[in-house]
Amino acid sequence: QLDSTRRSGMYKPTLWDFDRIQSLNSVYTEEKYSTRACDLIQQVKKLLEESDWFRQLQLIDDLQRLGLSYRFDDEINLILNTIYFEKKFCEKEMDLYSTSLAFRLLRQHGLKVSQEVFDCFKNEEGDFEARLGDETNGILEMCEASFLATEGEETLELARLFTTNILQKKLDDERNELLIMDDYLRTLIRHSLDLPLYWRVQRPSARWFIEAYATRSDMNPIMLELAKLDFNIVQATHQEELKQVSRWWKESRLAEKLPFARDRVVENYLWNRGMLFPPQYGYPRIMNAKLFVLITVLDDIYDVYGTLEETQLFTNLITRWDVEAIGQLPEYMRICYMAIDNNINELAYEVLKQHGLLIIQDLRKFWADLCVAYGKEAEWYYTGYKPTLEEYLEVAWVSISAHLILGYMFFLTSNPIEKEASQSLSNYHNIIRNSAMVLRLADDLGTSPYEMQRGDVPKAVECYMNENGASTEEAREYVKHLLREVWKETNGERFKESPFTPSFMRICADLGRMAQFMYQHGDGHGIRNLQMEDRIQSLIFEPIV
Ligand SMILES: CC1(C)[C@@H]2CC[C@@]1(C)[C@@H](OP(=O)([O-])OP(=O)([O-])[O-])C2
Ligand SMILES: [Mg+2]
Ligand SMILES: [Mg+2]
Ligand SMILES: [Mg+2]
Ligand SMILES: [Mg+2]
Ligand SMILES: [Mg+2]
Repeated sequence: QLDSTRRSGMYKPTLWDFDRIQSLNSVYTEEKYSTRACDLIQQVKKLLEESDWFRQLQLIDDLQRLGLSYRFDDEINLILNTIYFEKKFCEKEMDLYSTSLAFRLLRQHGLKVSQEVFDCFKNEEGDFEARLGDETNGILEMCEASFLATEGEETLELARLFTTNILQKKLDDERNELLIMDDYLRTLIRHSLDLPLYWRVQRPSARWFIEAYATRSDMNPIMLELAKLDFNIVQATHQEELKQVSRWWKESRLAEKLPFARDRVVENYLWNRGMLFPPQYGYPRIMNAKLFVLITVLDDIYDVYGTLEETQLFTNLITRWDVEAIGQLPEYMRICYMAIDNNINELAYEVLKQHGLLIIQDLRKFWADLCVAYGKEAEWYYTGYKPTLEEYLEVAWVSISAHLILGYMFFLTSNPIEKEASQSLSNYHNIIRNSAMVLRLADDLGTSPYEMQRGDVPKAVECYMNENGASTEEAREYVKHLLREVWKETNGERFKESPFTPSFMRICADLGRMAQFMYQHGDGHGIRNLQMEDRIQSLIFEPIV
């Protein structure tokens, strides 16, 4: 029987129970909707072909914001490469808006446009001309572009500071009625200051943008209809997948056996829907949602319920993978261990069947490394040791479980599975570590207030405070600075030779983006908040009308 004298996560029960999830059904699974969507896609392709190169850039920007760009990968690829290699946008004297838009879209696509394209907007002292502040669209676009910076690109760092100040001032002036802006522009500015476009996962933001796009005078009705239709068709697919994960979760009886753990099957599915949304990736999303559920439970065993002795026993067993020793584990740990072992075998079986590769040892290593990191944190907590920020991050980039999440995603989405890439994966290549660091820092910003309340190891914010005698606000600002620096490293990796495919590199970046989405308003996963509930309702449960 579970021991009530132990810590509790004070987690509320799940908001969406089994019956609510199983009752989901959507008309958008019907054939006529995907037929209409195909017809609209053809019309948009024609529109792209007929437009001049700058109009094409604007259409690509809108398609991305509408969450539709994945339907036009080939067309967008051809357009952006043509513009880049034919140096189209160096042809004419371009204004700030055009330069910034081209810069962002080409860099996002892995085409390294030099930051010097912004030099023509500087004065003799090397600062940006103050008069630029009147071009609100240009300033906003330049702000978005500045987040494509790689390490050491001072002009882009200058651009970020220059534009952020101007945009913040415009919002303040508006509040003091010194300035009137239209709703659409004001909302774009607020979104950009909240979380830059480049750091947002495309799909969740699309729902909001579709409604905003509908109000625009230059809105294209074909693109609007397609955006709504595609959103609803894909949502219908995702609802079916969520029902499968929910059935698995109920049959596992883990929520009942381990009631101290977070019961968050919808949120765990949402993480994967954001990371990988094209409809054809159903099996990877389902497998990884199960993984997230197991990680969440195991994390709560180490962070909340397990004693130091019990967690050390579990870590030793997992590192040896000694199935016979399972009898030594307390009852509540046995079922968790078996669930993990089954999950590993399910994925390893799938990969053996599909690719003839045996990956059990790879997967066990990911889990073992996670438990060693969890064990270190538990030891620090129980001994009261306060790690320096550096000591903490060296362990916590592993304990956030990104290497395991991306390890599964690699084996689930790579075809073929390249030997060299598998090796880089197991050695935790920089793009794995960078994605893990974004996830860790965003998670700590979002969850550490609650974690400290119930008792947990000091997190990034607390480590910085302990080490520097800093206030919470200063520590949070420093962690946000670290986040920006990690993104610059991630951006740099995009332009280097990599053993991984661009689509896997994007999944790695999107894991970090999902963290910034989930924790944008505090802990959207464990404690939950109204914003996250609304977001889940609109993303998963309600079609766009
Ligand atoms: C999916 C996850 C990112 C992983 C398991 C649940 C999470 C939301 C997070 O939970 P948290 O308790 O905040 O992790 P940590 O701070 O204990 O490492 C760690
Ligand atoms: Mg529970
Ligand atoms: Mg935790
Ligand atoms: Mg933890
Ligand atoms: Mg946390
Ligand atoms: Mg580094």
